[in-house]
Amino acid sequence: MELSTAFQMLGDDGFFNSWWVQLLLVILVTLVTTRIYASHVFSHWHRKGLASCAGSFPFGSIGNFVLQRKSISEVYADIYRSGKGHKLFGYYSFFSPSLLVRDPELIRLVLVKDFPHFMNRGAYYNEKDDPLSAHIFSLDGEEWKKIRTKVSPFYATNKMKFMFDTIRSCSVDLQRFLLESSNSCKSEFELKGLMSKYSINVIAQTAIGMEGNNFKDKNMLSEMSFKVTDPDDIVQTFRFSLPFINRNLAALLKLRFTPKATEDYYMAAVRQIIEQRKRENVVKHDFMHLLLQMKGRSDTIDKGTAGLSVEEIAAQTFIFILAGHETSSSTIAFCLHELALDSRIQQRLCHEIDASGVTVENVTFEQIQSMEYLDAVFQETLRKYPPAGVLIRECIKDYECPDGFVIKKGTRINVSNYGLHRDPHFFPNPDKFDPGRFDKDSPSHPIVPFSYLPFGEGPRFCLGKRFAMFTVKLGLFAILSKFSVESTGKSAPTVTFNPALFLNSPKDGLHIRFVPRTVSI
Ligand code: HEM
Repeated sequence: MELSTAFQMLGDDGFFNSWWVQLLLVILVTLVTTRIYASHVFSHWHRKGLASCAGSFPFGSIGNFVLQRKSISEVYADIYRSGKGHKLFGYYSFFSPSLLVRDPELIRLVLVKDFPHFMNRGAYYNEKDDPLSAHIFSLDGEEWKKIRTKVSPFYATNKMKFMFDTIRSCSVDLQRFLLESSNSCKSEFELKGLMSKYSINVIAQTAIGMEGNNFKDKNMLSEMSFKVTDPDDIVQTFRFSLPFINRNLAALLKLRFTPKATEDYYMAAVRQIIEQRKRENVVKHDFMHLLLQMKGRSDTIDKGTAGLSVEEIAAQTFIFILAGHETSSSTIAFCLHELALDSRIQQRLCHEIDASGVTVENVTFEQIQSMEYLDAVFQETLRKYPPAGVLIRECIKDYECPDGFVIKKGTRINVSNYGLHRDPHFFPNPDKFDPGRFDKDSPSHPIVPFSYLPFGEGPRFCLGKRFAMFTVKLGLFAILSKFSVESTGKSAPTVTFNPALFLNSPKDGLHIRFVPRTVSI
């Protein structure tokens, strides 16, 4: 019997008319088309002659992050490791062919020398419906330039000296809280939670002049910040991360970065602060004041002129809180965890603090800056645990690499600073916490330029670098001048990052015991 006759017979019996056969056919056709499309997309770099890691439907090469099996830093470090031997390595972010720059010299070109080709982060933001998403970290092109130029003076040395007093007074509060706790026999703490309270104190005062977290009560700003990054809220985790991972998909889904309730709370708080400062002619030396001065004390939305709109002020102070709070608190937590594991390093640091001959109440900007071992410990903490473990850029005009390969406009570019920091080629014995790597006089090994990037590099490097440095160093000074730290045995020596968070944070917390020290100062 001929095939056509067989089909005809089946058709006559109503075989193709039955709903389940039609459904089966639709599924079959969809599967085959998807497979053909996926194998076309995921062979993009092979067709371009570039080595790449495999992509699979539907998450490309970053499935372990999307499925919350690994943190984003670890996923990019895995891609970095699979690209060993290649300067530029392809991967897939969902269906988008993207690139990881592995070679320090090429990283320099991308981040610094040829920055105009890679000025954007290519993140999704929606100024109109989600105003708090339009912050400096995500803004592109001229919008970014305008804000960066305006807010940069706030981070200048003369401003930092003023900020120093505010940060120091928060570190005095932290020390007082620990002393009081110790007097009432409470010596064990979960570090990330405790340090979040300290860092939110610092940020709340310096960003918007809000005072008064006594380390015991809930802090509204901290709650608000937590809601944006809540690791137990899978939907919010996705909303927070996707805009940085795949702009097109985030735009298609019209994702909100900020939960609506958080936006309403924060916008109302900012309006209230602005009105109160105008009404009572309040002058505070905080970030809000600087932005208000730019605004020219007008309520009009004056885009394109010298001023900033209320929404812009809210967005820029909001990222100050988000970017500053999580990163600094994790850094102190990671550092104390390492110090508790290595008494030799801890003793040397305590010795340097004691030798300064001053208490935290009167330590000066210059004294903190001159403490070399404190600096080495700070740098090594950021080497082993960079809070932001992947740098993000977008190619905005075609770029020819030194070897002739052309990166096309619109391609997403990443640098895995976490991968570099844990690469034994650049940092021998990378899992060892060794501040000697950053010893000013005789480092244990040379640091290859652009292999160490905890704050990024180039015109888009971290604006809060020095601010973070003083927050962390003063926090450590306040603690270690009165306490030594011991492991409680509750936390494993090897830290696991929380896979639900975009920034590196310890998964199950880090538990530490604070033991009072007898010092003569
Ligand atoms: C230990 C603490 C911190 C670390 C490790 C850190 C790290 C980073 C990194 C890696 C970037 C991306 C840089 C790049 O792409 O080249 C960044 C950007 C940024 N950081 Fe930080 N940061 C920290 C603290 C802070 C603080 C305290 C603030 C604010 C007070 C802050 C504000 C910002 C801003 C505004 C940007 C975006 C800059 C731009 O796109 O122009 N950061 N940070």
